[in-house]
Amino acid sequence: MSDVLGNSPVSSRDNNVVVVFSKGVSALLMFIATCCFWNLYSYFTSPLRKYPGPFFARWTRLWYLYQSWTGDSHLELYRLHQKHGPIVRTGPNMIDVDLPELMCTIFHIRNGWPKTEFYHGSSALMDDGQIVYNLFSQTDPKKHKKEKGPIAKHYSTASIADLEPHMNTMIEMLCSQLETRCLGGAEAPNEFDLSDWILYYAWDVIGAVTFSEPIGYLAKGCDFDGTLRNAKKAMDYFVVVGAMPFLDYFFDKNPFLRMGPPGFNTITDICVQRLNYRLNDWSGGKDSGYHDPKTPDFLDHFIKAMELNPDRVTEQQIISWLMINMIAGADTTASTICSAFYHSLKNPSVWEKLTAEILAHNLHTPATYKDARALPYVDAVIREAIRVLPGVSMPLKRYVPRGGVNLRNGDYIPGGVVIGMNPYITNRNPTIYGEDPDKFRPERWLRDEKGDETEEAFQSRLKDMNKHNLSFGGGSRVCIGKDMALFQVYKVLVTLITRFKIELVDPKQWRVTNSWFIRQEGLKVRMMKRQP
Ligand code: HEM
Repeated sequence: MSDVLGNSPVSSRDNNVVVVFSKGVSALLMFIATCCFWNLYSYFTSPLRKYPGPFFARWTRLWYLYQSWTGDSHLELYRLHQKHGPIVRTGPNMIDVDLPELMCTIFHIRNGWPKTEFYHGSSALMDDGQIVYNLFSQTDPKKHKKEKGPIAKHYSTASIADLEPHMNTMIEMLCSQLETRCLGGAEAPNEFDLSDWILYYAWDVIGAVTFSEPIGYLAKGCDFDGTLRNAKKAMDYFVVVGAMPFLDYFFDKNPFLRMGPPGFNTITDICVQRLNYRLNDWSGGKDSGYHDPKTPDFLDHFIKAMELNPDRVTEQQIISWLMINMIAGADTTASTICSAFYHSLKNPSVWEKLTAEILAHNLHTPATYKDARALPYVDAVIREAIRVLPGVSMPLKRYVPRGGVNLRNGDYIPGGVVIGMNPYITNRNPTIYGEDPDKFRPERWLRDEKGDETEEAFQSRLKDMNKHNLSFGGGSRVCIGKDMALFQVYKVLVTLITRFKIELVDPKQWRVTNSWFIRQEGLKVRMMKRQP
């Protein structure tokens, strides 16, 4: 009730509200003050304080998160390295380094430094509310070894050679689809985006070698089940939450309200279905595709691994292996093939030499890997395409182990600091790759005969370039699918050039997005069948 002056008497309930409110405000102010103090304290005492880098990166990982989101993070990082030198501060507890001498230590074959939680977000499987880490995202070295052990040999050059018939079937299908859907006559040649078809090819090859069944993108000529679109979204998500891994628990792995990317449901379904068919009744006609037990695929190998190691290999482990083949193997390979086509087409003298070498050999197509690999200029073009635009162009992040590390310049970096090395940056180190690292110049992989380079000097230069090439990672965490990727790249490049005349329509339409993997779009070409 109001008093005579119209003022409301203040009730004890109102009093309580005021007290609670002011306590809340004080707590909030205390919290903010503590954060500010902690930030200032960390800033001034950080062992990374002396390293240059963007102002915001010193204070918060949000700077890195934002860069990851832009799709151009490799360009920004390269700009920063050119401005500041080999060590750039990219986060409160993180530096990015371009120090070739440190590569073998970080990516050591036995004592490689541990991966950070950055990789955890890329785990697409959940079991009983628990994240199932895969071969790529597993950060515990012991568990990683246990997971890799039973299958590593199936990714060796010799084992991949056994899978060539699967790849040949897909190359034939790619060529016949290009002929019927994309090629115009001599008078009115069609323009189309070759990067779409390369992506369909790469995903179908992975399906073919993994369970003898392409997913169907080549046959249908489109992303008919939305997996490729979803994969793009998932990769965009993985790379952003990787900057602040706890966000993944809030968005994707949130058991109450999932707000993450669409996920790989179609891929998971295919993997589960294929495994069930094969385990339960593979001779009863349920196993579709062209599976022939005489030409084993990865699924055959994985099931065998389970039979040999029943205590170590579960069905869930097989699903995880199958999925990592699909998720890690297709986009990266497609990107490398596109890079080889784009960069050589854009440089007419390179394209001329490449075509001349391939046509001079008049190879039977689909070209065998052995034949394609033996062509020196083809080899140089592919190495250079991988160098200038590696399929993974984000920093490979590792923790400095306990005890820290002494750098060659005398600096000491304590244990627990995150060090990133980005293949896009390290592949441009002029002390390793020459003074023109931004230029697409396949000749750098060949002996400079005009310049009187001796064979011995060339071999030493080549060894140095290969030793410091991080495009497939290194040491115990080196890419398990490297050979599989290379088989596909060499075979398809040589086969397409043997069968078709190809012209780049407009280089300006080519776009690169740095997601978890490098994505290329807009490789607009005209193609015509070569006369037999
Ligand atoms: C040109 C194509 C490819 C590129 C550029 C590429 C690049 C890489 C890189 C840089 C890493 C190391 C990541 C790190 O240490 O942080 C890696 C690891 C890995 N890659 Fe690839 N990759 C390619 C193709 C493939 C294929 C075809 C597969 C599967 C069939 C595959 C499966 C994997 C797996 C499972 C790992 C983790 C290996 C481990 O930690 O033991 N990759 N890849």
